[in-house]
Amino acid sequence: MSDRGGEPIGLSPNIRVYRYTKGQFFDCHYDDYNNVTLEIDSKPVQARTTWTLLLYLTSASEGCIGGETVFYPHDRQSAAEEIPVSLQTGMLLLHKHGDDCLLHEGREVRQGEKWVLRTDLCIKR
Ligand SMILES: O=C(O)CCC(=O)C(=O)O
Ligand SMILES: [Fe+2]
Repeated sequence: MSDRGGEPIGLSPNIRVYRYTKGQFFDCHYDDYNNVTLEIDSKPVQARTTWTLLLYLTSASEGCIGGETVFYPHDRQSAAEEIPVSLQTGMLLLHKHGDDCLLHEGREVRQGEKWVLRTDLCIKR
C-alpha cells in the first residue's frame, strides 16, 4: 500500500481487551478515526488514530473455534468476496481505518473463548 497515512508516533492509550464467549461476535462495521492525546517525553502530544491494531491472544490451540476477522473489500457482506483472517495466538493484524477502512466483522465464536487486544497506530495531529 503506497499511502501509509503518515508516520506513526505511538499507540493509542485507549487499549481494549475483548473477550468473546461462545455465540458472541462483532457485527459488520467500519473503524473510525479518533483524536487522542499521547504522552511523549513527559509532554502531551495531540494525535489521531490511523490504523487499527489487533493482537490475537487465543486461537484453536487454546480451544477457540470460529471468531475469524473477516474483511469485505467492496463495501458489501458477500461470501464470494470475503477475506477471512484466522486467529493465531501472538499474531498482529493491522488495517487502515477512517476513510480507507474496509467493511469487516469478528465472526461468531463457535467454541471456547476468543481474546483480542485492540489499540491503534497514531500520527501527529
Ligand atoms: O474481534 C475482531 O476480530 C474484530 C474487532 C474489531 O473489528 C474492532 O475492534 O473494531
Ligand atoms: Fe473493527
